[in-house]
Amino acid sequence: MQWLTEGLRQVMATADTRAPRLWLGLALRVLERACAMAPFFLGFFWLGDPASGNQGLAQSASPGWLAVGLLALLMVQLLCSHFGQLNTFLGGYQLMHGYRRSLLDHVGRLPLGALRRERIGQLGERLTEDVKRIESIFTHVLAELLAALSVPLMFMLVLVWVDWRLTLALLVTLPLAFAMLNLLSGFFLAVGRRKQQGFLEAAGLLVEFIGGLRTLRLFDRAEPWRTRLDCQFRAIERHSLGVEAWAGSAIQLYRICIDMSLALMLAVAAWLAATSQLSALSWMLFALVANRLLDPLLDAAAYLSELRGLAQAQTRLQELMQLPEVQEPLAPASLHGHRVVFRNVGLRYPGQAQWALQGVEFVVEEGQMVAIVGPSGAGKSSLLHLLARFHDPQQGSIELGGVDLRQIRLEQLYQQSSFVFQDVQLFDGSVLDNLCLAKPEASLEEVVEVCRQTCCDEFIRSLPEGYDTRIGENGQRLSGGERQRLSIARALLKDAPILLLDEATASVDPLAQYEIQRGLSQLAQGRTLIVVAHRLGTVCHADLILVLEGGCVVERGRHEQLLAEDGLYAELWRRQQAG
Ligand SMILES: Nc1ncnc2c1ncn2[C@@H]1O[C@H](COP(=O)(O)OP(=O)(O)OP(=O)(O)O)[C@@H](O)[C@H]1O
Repeated sequence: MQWLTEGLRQVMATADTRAPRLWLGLALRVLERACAMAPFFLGFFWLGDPASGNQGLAQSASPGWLAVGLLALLMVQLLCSHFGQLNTFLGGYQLMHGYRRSLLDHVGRLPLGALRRERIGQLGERLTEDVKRIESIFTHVLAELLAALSVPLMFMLVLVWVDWRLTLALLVTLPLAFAMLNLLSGFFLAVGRRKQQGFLEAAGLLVEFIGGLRTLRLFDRAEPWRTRLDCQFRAIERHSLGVEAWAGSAIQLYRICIDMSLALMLAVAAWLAATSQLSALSWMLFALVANRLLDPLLDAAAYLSELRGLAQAQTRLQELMQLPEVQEPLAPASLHGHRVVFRNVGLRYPGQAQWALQGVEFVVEEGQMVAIVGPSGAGKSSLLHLLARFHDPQQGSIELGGVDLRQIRLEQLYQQSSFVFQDVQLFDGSVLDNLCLAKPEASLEEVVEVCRQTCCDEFIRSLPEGYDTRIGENGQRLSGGERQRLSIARALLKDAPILLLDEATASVDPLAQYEIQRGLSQLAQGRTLIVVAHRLGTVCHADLILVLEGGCVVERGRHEQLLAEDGLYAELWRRQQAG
């Protein structure tokens, strides 16, 4: 049972709420069950049984008191049931609200690079289905389990006092029943884990399948993917049957043990009665309550399987909680300008033998434009991702305004810088909503002005509802070039002193590219600009061009200087001019 207490403890430690109503609710539910059982014992003590030393309350109190006692028990039971359920639900949902909030806070503080490694479908499944599984434990199962275990134990003590021999007969097979249940639930747990893994795999595959359906269809690969999914669904079916089989057989064996204990109690009672050692009243009490005490234990056995599910879900969420968060200082740093300095920076992605970047050193003075060029896979995007703290470098350091990036709060860093990445992210809202994400307080005139300068205004006005047109999930109702122009406009609207652009104009036609470039040059005046570019023509006026190859800076200088050196840059330039 340590896995259970540990799982519950972890959920409560993770949640940022304490939910005392849950504990009150659980206590009331236990009391409710005890009240349901108590009338049998009240009747027994009322009537009295001289054989077991019980004189009987009926001797000294009027029958009216029995009626009052029974009525009081009924009332307490009803009240406990109502307030117990109310508080368990309220407390349970409150606790889970806190748990969800903590999980989301944690995911929000994960390095963006770590999030990109997660399969979106699996992450979504964990954050929704696993959390729902844990929630049902707190709101429904825990109270039942506590009552099912504690109430029989409480009354068993009374039964021991009434007749220890019958109680022993009733309990003797229980250890065997629990041992078997424990053994079988080990197998059950393993199949359950495989089933859940199957669900996670299927969720990951499904999201990728739906997201990539266009590509898969165009390459005529949709069918093999459907076959993969079908295999996954078949595996889930197989594991689900396994879960049912193990859970079913565990419960059946448990039930047989319990039935054996009833038969044993009957045999012991027969022997005691034959030797005149058992009073009719004691026997009646045992006959009435034996099943009522053992059945909840059977229910508890069934809940145990659900609780195993909690343990598995909690383990998966705990793994997520253990991913290291971005380390941030508590107080904002005081930056001295916006000079960017890379000092001997080295980056190696987790699980990779090769360094993606090595020994990278350069300085970008405030207000300068620096271009990063080089062949595909040279490390250009990685360098920009370091500035956005997707990852931290394993070697060297990066400074902004004289402060190490790790000593700057993310909030502060993102206030100082604006990013346009290769993979544009837009949201299912209006064009205006998407633009104002960068600056919620921006006026419409301000937005329109930036859009004009980044060649967006014309196409936005041609949309059915202009700036109020909804653009669909990730802007799917727009063309690639339009999406990219919107993301540039959004970055510029933010009006941050540092602009980081990764292939910003890659999917824009040459004419629009020229126009955007012109707009960018105007808007970028006075800002520090770091641009990753494939088309060298867009950056030949940069103050500094860094040429990357194999993760290292192999050349640096201005356009003319690099052409004169006749190295990799000159070769790339010649190729592009010829093509
Ligand atoms: N998340 C990641 N995990 C592991 N390796 C990565 C990851 N991202 C990039 N890499 C590797 O790091 C190297 C540099 O990649 P990067 O994307 O920075 O190159 P790039 O110069 O921007 O390429 P391109 O011009 O094609 O976009 C490549 O070998 C790439 O395979």
